[in-house]
Amino acid sequence: MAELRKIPASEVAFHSSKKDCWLVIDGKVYDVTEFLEDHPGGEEVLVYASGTGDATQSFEDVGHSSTARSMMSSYLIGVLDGYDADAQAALKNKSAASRGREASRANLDQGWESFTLVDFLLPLLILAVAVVSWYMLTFKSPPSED
Ligand code: HEM
Repeated sequence: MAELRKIPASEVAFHSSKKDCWLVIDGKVYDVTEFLEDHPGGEEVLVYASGTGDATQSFEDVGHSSTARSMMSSYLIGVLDGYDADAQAALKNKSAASRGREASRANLDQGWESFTLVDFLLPLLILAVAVVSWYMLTFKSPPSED
């Protein structure tokens, strides 16, 4: 396969309209102008994502199918100049890890919020019933037969 053209971000920035729309996804540059009308998610989102300079996150957030991913190669026109795939992967892993931490912290907070009075009283009630039963059985023995 021929080496892909290296396209500077400044050039990509010129192509973010309905008549001329390029997208950067994972450091690759796609010319989706012809695809705008056919995109199942609508053309507006593509033009908007194009204007942000990097559509990777929005593309991934949608959870595109493998069919969508295999379509991409027909629109590939080059790679983003200066794109560091390793640095981006590290960044992605880092943010995924911190998102995980945030989520578990949120769960913890939510756990405390949903702790109601019943959660306190029920164990106390069970303990009280147990103590009273033990007391009755131990000290209040039934009257003897004789
Ligand atoms: C070359 C790039 C892209 C291609 C080839 C593509 C292709 C597709 C395809 C085939 C679908 C139908 C559902 C599926 O098969 O997953 C779809 C849906 C969609 N896409 Fe894209 N897409 C691209 C980029 C983007 C970007 C950058 C965004 C976000 C800004 C986006 C947003 C959406 C949305 C919102 C849907 C609708 C999802 C739904 O209603 O279930 N797409 N796309």
